[in-house]
Amino acid sequence: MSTKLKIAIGADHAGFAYKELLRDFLKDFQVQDFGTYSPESADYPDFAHPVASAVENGEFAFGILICGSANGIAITANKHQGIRAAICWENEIASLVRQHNNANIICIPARFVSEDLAKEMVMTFLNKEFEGGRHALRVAKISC
Ligand SMILES: O=C(CO)[C@H](O)[C@H](O)[C@H](O)COP(=O)(O)O
Repeated sequence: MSTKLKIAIGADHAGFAYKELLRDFLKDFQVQDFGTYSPESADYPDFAHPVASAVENGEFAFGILICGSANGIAITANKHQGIRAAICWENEIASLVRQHNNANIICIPARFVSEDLAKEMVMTFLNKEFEGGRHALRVAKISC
């Protein structure tokens, strides 16, 4: 049995190329690809819901979702009770969404960040820890 951290990844057509890149980049993790599987036009909820469900039910530790602006996937994923999906466009944001928000899905806007920045943000997201304390009280207030 693998002890590698399990990551669920998904994207629409706008994020397809970045998904392929990131999936291959994350060799030290157990990554499951939830599609899309081609650059043909596709609807982001068809990939954001399965990735969010897979994280919500505990099968995967974290999710990575990618679309053009990251808004469609983030809006969709955040419909799930146990999900805190965060749009990241700078490396420090990727750090803060783990440390302060305990985000469990990183949402990447492929049309607005470089491939290198996407890789850097994913590694930051996966390596930072939630700080708890005052942030835990705030995160607990999110659910309604
Ligand atoms: O859903 C989005 C915006 O909230 C994503 O950015 C999509 O990738 C984008 O809308 C896709 O646009 P396209 O014109 O169909 O390529």
